[in-house]
Amino acid sequence: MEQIPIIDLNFIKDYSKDSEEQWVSLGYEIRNVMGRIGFIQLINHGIPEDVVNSVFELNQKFFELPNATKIKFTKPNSMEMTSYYGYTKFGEETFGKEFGNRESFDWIEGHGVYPDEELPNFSVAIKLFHEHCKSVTKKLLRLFALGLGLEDVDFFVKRNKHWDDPDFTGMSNIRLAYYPKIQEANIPAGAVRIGEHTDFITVTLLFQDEAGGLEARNLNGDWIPVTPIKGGIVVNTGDLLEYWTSGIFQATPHRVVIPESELLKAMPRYSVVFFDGPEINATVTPLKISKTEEEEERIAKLGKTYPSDPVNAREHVFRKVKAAYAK
Ligand SMILES: O=C(O)CCC(=O)C(=O)O
Ligand SMILES: [Fe+2]
Repeated sequence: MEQIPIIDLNFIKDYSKDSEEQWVSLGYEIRNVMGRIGFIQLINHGIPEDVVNSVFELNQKFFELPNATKIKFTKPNSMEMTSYYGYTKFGEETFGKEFGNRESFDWIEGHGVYPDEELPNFSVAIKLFHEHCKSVTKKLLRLFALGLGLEDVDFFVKRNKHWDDPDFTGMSNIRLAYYPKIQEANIPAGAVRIGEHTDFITVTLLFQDEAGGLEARNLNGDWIPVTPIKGGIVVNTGDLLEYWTSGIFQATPHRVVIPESELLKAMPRYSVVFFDGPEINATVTPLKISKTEEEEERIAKLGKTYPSDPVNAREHVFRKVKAAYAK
């Protein structure tokens, strides 16, 4: 069975001090994997375990709150990036054959009202986690730039203007997702916890618990399990980056299926996801990067073609958001 490649960031700490060679060779490796599978598992990424655990605790506690309380935090408007925060109830956002087994809660820096009264420490813990996610993402964005041979190692980092300037609004958000335990009687045939989809923006950091069920579709159309690694982060790339790189980085379809084991079915599943993207008004112009022969072949086999026109980041992403909420 094909495995999702593991990428070790042990020697990737500080670009200005580390060996340039290490960064460049890892950058090439990531470029290759992201074009073939679009998923990696990161280890030795430097985010302390307790920082991640405290966000998982909030995840659990938030969804245990009474409905009347959760509803107070309902997402004000899913169609606007600046109000893409808050609670999404069962069945409101769906991909494919879902049966209303997931609730989620989104957080964006500088926007929204959060349950600090009900869950003291909520904002503090999420902000700390966010800082760590940003620093891992910054490393990844530099590795992407190096792998693509861009002259400016900070090419993608600089498009995240909202990271350093509060006058800009970003697309980055943190999502807490909860999938209740499965009650056999309620499952329609072929149903999944989250249906097949690709992520919308640039790069996703996904923290999953032990429940399993996450799968990525490889180029042959086979579903590959993304088996939980304790302390690891699943990383995948999204549609906007695929557009930006004309397919050198692929946005790989993925889903979460219902576990077969009775033991796992009886357990809820929690995940915490950080989606990164540029500031909302960034213009994304496909980069002119020569592809390797292998990349050309791969893309041709997929039957994909890519336009060379610039797109507005927000418009590109919101086409997909609309589709997910419109059903
Ligand atoms: O919960 C998961 O593991 C997957 C979530 C996901 O793919 C998403 O929210 O885009
Ligand atoms: Fe996803």
